[in-house]
Amino acid sequence: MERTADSKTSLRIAIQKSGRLTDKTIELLKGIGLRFDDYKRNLMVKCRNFDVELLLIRDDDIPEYVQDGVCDLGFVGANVTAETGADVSVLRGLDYGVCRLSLAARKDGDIQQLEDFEGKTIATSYPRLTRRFLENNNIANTNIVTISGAVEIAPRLEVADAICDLVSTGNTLKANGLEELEVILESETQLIQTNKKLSPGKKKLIEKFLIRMDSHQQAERSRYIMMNAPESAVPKIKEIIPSLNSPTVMPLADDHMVAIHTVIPIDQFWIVMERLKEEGATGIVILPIESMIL
Ligand SMILES: Nc1ncnc2c1ncn2[C@@H]1O[C@H](COP(=O)(O)OP(=O)(O)OP(=O)(O)O)[C@@H](O)[C@H]1O
Ligand SMILES: O=P(O)(O)OC[C@H]1O[C@H](OP(=O)(O)OP(=O)(O)O)[C@H](O)[C@@H]1O
Ligand SMILES: [Mg+2]
Repeated sequence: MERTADSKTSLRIAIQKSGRLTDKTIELLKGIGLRFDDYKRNLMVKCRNFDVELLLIRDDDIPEYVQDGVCDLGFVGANVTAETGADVSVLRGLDYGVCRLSLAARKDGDIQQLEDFEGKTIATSYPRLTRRFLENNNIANTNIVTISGAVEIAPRLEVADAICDLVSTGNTLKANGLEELEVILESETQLIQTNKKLSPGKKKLIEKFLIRMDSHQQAERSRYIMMNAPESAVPKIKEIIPSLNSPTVMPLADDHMVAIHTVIPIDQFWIVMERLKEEGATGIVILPIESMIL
């Protein structure tokens, strides 16, 4: 009989037990209103106010658990899913755990470009992605050594000529005298879903979960802005504000002055502020938003 993810009543979500993604994922789940206790001490935690249980495991295991329908959803880096080659669907990309998987070699060493990797030994925790990238670039002869951590030290130990590892700031490479030569994968945390058949009840739960997540993400990327301005400046201000909806304009006791309230994307905050001031806006107040349904 085909295995489905239907047999459980709750939605089961896999998250990293302890690592770089844990705090951000927990923060996100709490941010969408889920309440659960003691996630640090248990491998499985039931949510108190939503039909969800969390499975806390090593990130390497998440894509396969989701693939096999042991979990319905999972929060995991795109790097891990790509390396495992798991058959899952990506529902959302999230803006944490942002990094890249790169080939690197000794600064001023004899590997300076991609062709120089031919015949060399490369240490990595990502053997599948590394091999595939090199083969796609016609580098057929390499010796790939799989190690699970502290990959950057391998060239100094003369275990390898080069490495393929995750890079974010580049500080770890630098500290180990290495230079990034080729990015082979751009990565971020993703919400993945099983491709196993889901019951209508679970589909409904996932829909609800996604609505909450999207509202939360949208709110995090937006700010509520309030200001006073001369009435005559309203048309110009409307042009400046990259508003999600048409702004609310209210008369003030002071003739010819109005209060304007609206929502702006956070990345345009400073540009908008400067231009609003130029148009005579005063008393500008910016507030965070808890959640927003569009
Ligand atoms: N320097 C970094 N900056 C940003 N994100 C990173 C960085 N390093 C890793 N990540 C992302 O965070 C994920 C988890 O990293 P972490 O170091 O906690 O993994 P791990 O040691 O394999 O953990 P586990 O014990 O769960 O197997 C990585 O798979 C990647 O998606
Ligand atoms: O470019 P940087 O900002 O220096 O980040 C890169 C480092 O971060 C990750 O390791 P992590 O610190 O998670 O330790 P780990 O090797 O124990 O997973 C990754 O494996 C690199 O070593
Ligand atoms: Mg891991």
